[in-house]
Amino acid sequence: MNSILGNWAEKFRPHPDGTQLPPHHGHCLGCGPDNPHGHHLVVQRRGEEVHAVHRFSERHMGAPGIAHGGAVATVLDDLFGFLLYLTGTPAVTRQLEVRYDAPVILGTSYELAARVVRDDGRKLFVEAEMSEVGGTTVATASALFLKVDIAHFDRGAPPAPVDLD
Ligand SMILES: CCCCC/C=C\C/C=C\C/C=C\C/C=C\CCCC(=O)SCCNC(=O)CCNC(=O)[C@H](O)C(C)(C)COP(=O)(O)OP(=O)(O)OC[C@H]1O[C@@H](n2cnc3c(N)ncnc32)[C@H](O)[C@@H]1OP(=O)(O)O
Repeated sequence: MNSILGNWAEKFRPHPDGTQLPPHHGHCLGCGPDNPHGHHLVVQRRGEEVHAVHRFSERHMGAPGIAHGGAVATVLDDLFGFLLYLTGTPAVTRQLEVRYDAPVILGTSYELAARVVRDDGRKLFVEAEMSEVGGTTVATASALFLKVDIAHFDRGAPPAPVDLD
């Protein structure tokens, strides 16, 4: 198994309600604490949903002062990846759709929430939204994740040297 994934088996259920969920791995672009280009997303379980509060930084700028749409998509996709800790199966994004409702302002905190809307055999249909704190929705996303065997990730092994420049 690709060693960068670490002790993946420990990452599955049970994760008590209200607890912080572990990053996918240290160098994950969405949530890895060791990725200097990453978003360092911190995610909690809340019931059968996953929640985060996130601020985009200047590293993720698109238009001046505004988060790049790809960065917003990355965070939403990675948030979906935390639902796998609740479903208990590895899965990967097969299709992702993002609706950008309003500019996401750098340095501003946004609330994110995601949930599984349908678990159908290999298919996990998920949805999420990103909102101003206590307010207006700025982006929504829906995705199809397909469950895969853990061997799926062997295609990335052995991990290439990580170039941090
Ligand atoms: C985090 C989990 C906890 C630990 C897990 C353990 C290890 C992993 C840990 C960490 C992972 C690291 C970090 C990332 C975590 C989260 C971050 C966000 C997620 C990602 O960043 S992940 C990367 C981007 N992602 C990919 O890299 C996928 C590339 N891709 C493929 O590798 C193949 O594409 C594959 C294997 C996915 C499928 O290939 P395939 O050949 O097995 O399946 P196929 O395409 O045939 O589809 C099967 C059935 O889905 C239907 N179907 C297909 N598309 C559809 C659509 N659009 N709408 C409706 N139905 C659809 C078909 O019609 C058929 O349906 P039916 O069976 O009913 O006929």
